[in-house]
Amino acid sequence: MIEQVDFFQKLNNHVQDQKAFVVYRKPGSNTVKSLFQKDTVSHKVSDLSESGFVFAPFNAEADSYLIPAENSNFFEFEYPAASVLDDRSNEKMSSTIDFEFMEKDQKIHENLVQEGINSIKEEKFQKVVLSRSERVQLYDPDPIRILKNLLNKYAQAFVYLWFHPDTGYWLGATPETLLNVERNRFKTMALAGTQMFKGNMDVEWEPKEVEEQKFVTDYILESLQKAKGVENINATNPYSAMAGNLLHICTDISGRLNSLDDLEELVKTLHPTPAVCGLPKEKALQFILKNEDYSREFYSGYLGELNIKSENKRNSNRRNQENQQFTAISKQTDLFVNLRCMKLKDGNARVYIGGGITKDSNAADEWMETVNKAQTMKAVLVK
Ligand SMILES: C=C(O[C@H]1C=CC=C(C(=O)O)[C@@H]1O)C(=O)O
Repeated sequence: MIEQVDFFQKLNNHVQDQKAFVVYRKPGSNTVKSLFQKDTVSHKVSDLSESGFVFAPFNAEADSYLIPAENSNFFEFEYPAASVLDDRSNEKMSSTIDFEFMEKDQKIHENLVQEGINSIKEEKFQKVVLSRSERVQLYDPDPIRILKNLLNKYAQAFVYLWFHPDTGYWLGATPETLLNVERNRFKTMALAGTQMFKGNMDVEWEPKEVEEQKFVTDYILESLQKAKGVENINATNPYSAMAGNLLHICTDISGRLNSLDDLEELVKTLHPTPAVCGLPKEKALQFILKNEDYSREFYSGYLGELNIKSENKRNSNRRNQENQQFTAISKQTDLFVNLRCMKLKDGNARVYIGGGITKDSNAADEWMETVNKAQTMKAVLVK
């Protein structure tokens, strides 16, 4: 642990050197962690057996970047997460949405969504997630200031600032876990459905959204059952999960992974998730690649700790050896889907937003949903 002021001093110096780094805080944690790459080499992931912090794009064919553990300095410091109550200030955000009329963008997005609905009605696939990006002019483009705003505002999200000379600056506050692996246990989640958070977690969900989230859960469970080295799969009941100014329906899924050799296959099974791609995966993916008129790049990709060594102090259970402790060293993987994110470029932020389309979707409502989701990022860009 180091002092917060010392950390930001080190970060400022590292930024001057234009070397890769990442600063992040896991959901609900008070500790901000970071990796500062020591060299200027561009490291790529080959088979997920590497150790470090991974930053992967939506398109699984494109390069995934790595800040390698063995080539980095690790720093961490205490940065207490804002209380859940603070997240309630987001309630006000709905009334402060800037309805500058982006009529052209609205038309393009509604046409895209309508194409998606038509294809679903023609039974080409069941669900597709369609997205767009929006440029926001920054009054102050300092990525460290934006990171601090994200850390203050989003206690329950995975908050990060990533920099790599090849990708530039990316920031985000995502609610979606792709995969957590500790020893031989893994966790993932099925996320779908969106409504504005209005200060109450005990909300009603429309049957359309309950049904959509159930499809997502069933699909993930089915895919996991077919995956190599995966056993003992369990799922919780669905519950409402808060994500900034929004609520989603979430089911936690867990299981046993027999060997870390099967990690790559498990990630391939899960990415891209039905929360960012659709069902069935391959058909929805082809529709997205053909019809979205921009490149998602790292939006709806994944990022996080890959095979990072962690020390667990545990009490020995053996009789007559009370209070004896031993330290177990294991590898930890904690990956998140890159949602509610933005890229900084030339004094602007490009904010990325999307939504799940099913046969019952309405194009105008889907446009409004992306407007609401964009607020998660825009709220940290204002003075
Ligand atoms: C694709 C996004 O959100 C996903 C995650 C949760 C709920 C979603 C929805 O209700 O459509 C989306 O699937 C995004 O924020 O860009």
